[in-house]
Amino acid sequence: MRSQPSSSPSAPGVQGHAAPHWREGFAGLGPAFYTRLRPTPLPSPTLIAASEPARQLLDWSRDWLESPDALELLAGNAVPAGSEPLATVYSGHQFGVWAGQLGDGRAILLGETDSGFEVQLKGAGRTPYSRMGDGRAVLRSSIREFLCSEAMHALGIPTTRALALVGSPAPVARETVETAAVVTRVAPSFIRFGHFEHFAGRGQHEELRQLADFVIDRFYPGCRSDTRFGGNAYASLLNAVSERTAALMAQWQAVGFCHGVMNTDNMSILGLTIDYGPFQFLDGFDPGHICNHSDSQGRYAYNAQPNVAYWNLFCLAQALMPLIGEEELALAALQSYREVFPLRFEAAMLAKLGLAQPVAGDAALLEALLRVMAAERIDWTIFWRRFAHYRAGGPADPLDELFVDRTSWRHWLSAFERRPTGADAAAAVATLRANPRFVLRNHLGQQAIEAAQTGDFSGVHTLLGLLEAPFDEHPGMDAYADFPPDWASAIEISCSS
Ligand SMILES: Nc1ncnc2c1ncn2[C@@H]1O[C@H](COP(=O)(O)OP(=O)(O)OP(=O)(O)O)[C@@H](O)[C@H]1O
Ligand SMILES: [Mg+2]
Repeated sequence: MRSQPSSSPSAPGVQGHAAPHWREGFAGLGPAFYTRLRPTPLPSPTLIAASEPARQLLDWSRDWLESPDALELLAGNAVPAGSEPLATVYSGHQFGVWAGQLGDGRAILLGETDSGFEVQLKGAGRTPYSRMGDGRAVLRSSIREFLCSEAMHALGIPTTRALALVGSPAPVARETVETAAVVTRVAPSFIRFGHFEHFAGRGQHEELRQLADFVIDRFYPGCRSDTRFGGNAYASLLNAVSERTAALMAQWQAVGFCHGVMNTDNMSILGLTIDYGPFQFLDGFDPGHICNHSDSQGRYAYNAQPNVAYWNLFCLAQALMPLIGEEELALAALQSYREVFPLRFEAAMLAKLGLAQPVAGDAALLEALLRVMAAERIDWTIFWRRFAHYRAGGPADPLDELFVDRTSWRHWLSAFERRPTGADAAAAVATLRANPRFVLRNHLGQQAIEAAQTGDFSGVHTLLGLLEAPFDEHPGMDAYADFPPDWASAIEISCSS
């Protein structure tokens, strides 16, 4: 039954006042997929930051976004007219182990707007899926999620987006008492592998089919006419998700992004980066780097991510088996991951090297570079940015200076210089667009967080400005593109958020 929300602030619109239309979207799947509920009010909210590109995506007016009505909505204190908020149910494998039912324990979906995007409040209070949790998110982790969502988008990496960050003095207990915040997330869909695992795990095959049909019809319509896989649309879906996931992993690896909690409930069915918890951009290049302090076994280490993604896709395949039917079809659909990931990774790395056309020997050349870099834990982002300047016609000295063992490095550079690059002049200049100057390093986030915890949000705003244009030089902002300070390696980011 459709209930009427009890309070309706003047609604956002292109002109500032026209009410947006909320489409049925995910809610049309029916009550087996979610629980309707309102967000828990957040006392004394403040709008800390908003993303202009995300606002444009929704086509909501800027005036409205800065209005008191908007703040009430973004804080979860009022529900907009036409929205019927809900929390979805999903399950998943956490750290390789079946965890059973999870669900949106602290994220509440306001609905899908006319722009085709879902709007979700993360940290908006308890839901039937909160288990032992308080339904809240702390300011610290919310700043990281807000900034990194928009940073990843600007880097050209598929991701859920963040429209706004709202803070509150409300206390939230973690290792210490912190304060609450809500991030307004935006995505075409927040459906995860875990949504499929949920219905498969319970033998609810009708709901499983309904969900798969919804995802195909909305996001992968080509699966209906795909003649590969014996015309099986569900195998085609698995194939399409495998390809998108492979492309995402290639981008993560190339930019040096470690997710930290690649549980199947944190894997988007659209191949988006989702759930910014203990993530980290590599500082010094350590292939086995573990960014999540809670990940004692290194299951989600940097160099493990591509294989973990395949493992997760295998879980998705198992969940889809009642629909796919034949095991060979599922295996054939998954196979594309093994083909697409290496191709996309090589292409991404060639772009970083400023090379348009692969030639024989490139894979070995790349491997040799990564070995030289790993041996000295060379800073990932700084190396690549300096390399981009070198490829755009600059001197090699700034690169040389990064290495103590210059013999190995020089040996590699000579090999690179011997490689034919004649037709790659344009690619060389484009290298500066393939190697960002600014990424959200842990210590940068930490500095902004510590200031924000004293009420100074300027660091958040400065970082947002840089990360929204990470390939630009931003003269005068060198400190944000510099090596991490010594204390950065002591920052411990865990699942606590
Ligand atoms: N403070 C909390 N209160 C209630 N539930 C929580 C809380 N923290 C995490 N959970 C729930 O625990 C499960 C795993 O949490 P995880 O850290 O992967 O997700 P999350 O950061 O809460 O959200 P998302 O994946 O939507 O970004 C999810 O079901 C999540 O909703
Ligand atoms: Mg999660």
